[in-house]
Amino acid sequence: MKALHFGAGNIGRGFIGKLLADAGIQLTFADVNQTVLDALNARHSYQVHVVGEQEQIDTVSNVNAVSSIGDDVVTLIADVDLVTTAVGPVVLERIAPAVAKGLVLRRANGNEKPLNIIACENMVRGTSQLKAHVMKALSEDDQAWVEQHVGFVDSAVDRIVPPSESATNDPLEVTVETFSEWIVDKTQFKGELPNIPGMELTDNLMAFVERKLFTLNTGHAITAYLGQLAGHQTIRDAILDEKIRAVVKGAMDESGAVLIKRYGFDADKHAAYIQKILGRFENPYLKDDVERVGRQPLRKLSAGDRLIKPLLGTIEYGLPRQYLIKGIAAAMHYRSAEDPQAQELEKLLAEKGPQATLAEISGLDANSDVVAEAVSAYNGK
Ligand SMILES: NC(=O)c1ccc[n+]([C@@H]2O[C@H](COP(=O)([O-])OP(=O)(O)OC[C@H]3O[C@@H](n4cnc5c(N)ncnc54)[C@H](O)[C@@H]3O)[C@@H](O)[C@H]2O)c1
Ligand SMILES: O=P(O)(O)OC[C@@H](O)[C@@H](O)[C@H](O)[C@H](O)CO
Repeated sequence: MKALHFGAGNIGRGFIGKLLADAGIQLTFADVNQTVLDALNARHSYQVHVVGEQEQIDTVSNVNAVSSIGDDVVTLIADVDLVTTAVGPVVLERIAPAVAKGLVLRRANGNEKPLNIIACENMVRGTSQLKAHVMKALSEDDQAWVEQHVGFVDSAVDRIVPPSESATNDPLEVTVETFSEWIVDKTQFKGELPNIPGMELTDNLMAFVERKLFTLNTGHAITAYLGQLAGHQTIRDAILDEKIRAVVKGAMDESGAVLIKRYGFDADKHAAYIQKILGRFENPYLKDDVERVGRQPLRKLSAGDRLIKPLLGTIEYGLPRQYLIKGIAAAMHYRSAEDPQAQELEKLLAEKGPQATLAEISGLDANSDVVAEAVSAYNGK
């Protein structure tokens, strides 16, 4: 079996790529980071530090790399059995043209073997969104061929993987928590279902996607934003701050009440799921900066993401929302000179004020109670 993975970054090397290589799949990474590409092609292996009570160092071997820009990646898409991505939601649209070209070449070569594509991004149905971008770049005739031969498989991916602080400045070394979960929608595959240890198949993906995104990522983001406001550098320091923990736990409980209503989750099991996640945020073996977790605030304040989507659920079901409101207000205070979306947020706030800014980013009604509540919290009232 051959696979191409877009995005040889933290989760790409630390989780998805590792699972594929460990399963004996012939794996090629595609990236735009030439330092990473050169190191992968020089060594064809890298180390994954799995940290926890017992540190474990795993070696991932027999991997190659190509530039995501150029013909190599197109040629590979025409040939491999599986394509995965971990590039970031905003990048999916940028790789779509290469995927489309690869599918056209695959058809022209007469390759009728099934191909499955799985985006492993923190978004709801990321692969379906990638599919839409790819289809836009294809003729109707090629679209029909792709519908018949290519599966676009949505997934939920969970492992906390911060940038590694390699003592040897190894650009490939990656440090990961012990916990990992990769759940994919088995109803969307073409051909036989793959047997990859660590890949869980489900016919109920949305429940798993929303449980993860709107519990872990909701709490993570609020921890980061409140952490920055309180002057904490790391997620661990922030979640150990009792005032922050109270708001984070409250918001996860509020989002959890929506999930329990929507999917019928067992309340006690979900409470335990929340507690386990809070323990993961405390992980003393991981150094995870608030800037990584708070990155791209416009994405995280958008309608379908981890702050606004749970808030919309509280409105839909008439449930409490005070802590989610505090988290949204904290997100609006997020600042980072290195993050273009944080700079855009700051510019919008300066030009339009918090009410119009939040309405524009989130899609909420500017004159709604929730926007008024968030603006009041933003203004510190
Ligand atoms: N790190 C985590 O803890 C974690 C966990 C679960 C899910 N995720 C999700 O995984 C995705 C990647 O996150 P990450 O933390 O690994 O980010 P990252 O920045 O470490 O990795 C992204 C990689 O994509 C590469 N890239 C950028 N543009 C590209 C292109 N056009 N073609 C190919 N590669 C390109 C970058 O060079 C980088 O190596 C995001 O959607 C994120 O939300 C991350
Ligand atoms: O990757 P983002 O920017 O969507 O979110 C930052 C973190 O919350 C995220 O990367 C988590 O570490 C990950 O989702 C854990 O599974």
